[in-house]
Amino acid sequence: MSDIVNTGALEAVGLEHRYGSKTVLRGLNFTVEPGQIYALLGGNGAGKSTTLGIFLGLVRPTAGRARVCGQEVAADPQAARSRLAYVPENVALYEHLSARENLDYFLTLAGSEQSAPSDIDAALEAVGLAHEAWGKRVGGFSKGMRQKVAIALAIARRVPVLLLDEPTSGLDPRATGDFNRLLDTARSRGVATLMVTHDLLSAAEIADRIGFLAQGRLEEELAATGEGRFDVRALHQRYARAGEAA
Ligand SMILES: Nc1ncnc2c1ncn2[C@@H]1O[C@H](COP(=O)(O)OP(=O)(O)OP(=O)(O)O)[C@@H](O)[C@H]1O
Repeated sequence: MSDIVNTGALEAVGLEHRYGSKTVLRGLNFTVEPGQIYALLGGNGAGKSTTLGIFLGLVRPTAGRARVCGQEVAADPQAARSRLAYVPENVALYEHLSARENLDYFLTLAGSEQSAPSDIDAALEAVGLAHEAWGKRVGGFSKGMRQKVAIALAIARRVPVLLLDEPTSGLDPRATGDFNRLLDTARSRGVATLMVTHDLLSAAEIADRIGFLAQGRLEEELAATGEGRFDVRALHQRYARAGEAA
């Protein structure tokens, strides 16, 4: 197919976006490779949600291209969406169904072949949801448990790309640590993750690259280095400047 090109799992190429006369993205470029976690940081109104919306095919860019596994999103949003899982800030599940039943239901909706119960259990095991919760209604689940169900769905669908919107907001440090371990599991399976966040500490702990978005452009991109990963103090100073600029 002519729309498919060989690139990273997620690619923004010269993305521009205007809402009416307001320019929000001004030539945004970045790539997320398979097995990489990319954290996109920026102050309020920097254009992070707009960027996610473009990758989800909900916002059509004014110029430039967004690609998911080489598929240009605007050319075929459904084909692009079939390759990714989106985890919003608050995961919506069927409250009266159990974790297992939710997975079964969403897998059927996603058009997966008849999903074997063993695949569902393997996905729940992979994300570390406590066994006693598998058969319980999700109505009483915490935000962290809901995220585990959402990531289990991504694992069971075997999608190569994860898009996360503010995944750790409202999580306590322990749940944030659990969530980061989840992302690490997905990374070790080769999943490419783009996470939009204000949580600098969490990004510094788990991301391979951090991009600072300000005034619609990527002002700076930092790569993790070995064990220390990122200099958190320098990141804080950098982030404060991005906040000022936004
Ligand atoms: N549908 C829309 N119509 C008009 N303007 C919009 C629309 N959606 C977003 N904007 C504006 O575009 C700019 C970027 O918004 P966006 O939600 O992408 O930023 P963000 O980085 O996600 O911000 P936050 O951290 O506050 O969620 C903001 O000034 C916002 O007011």
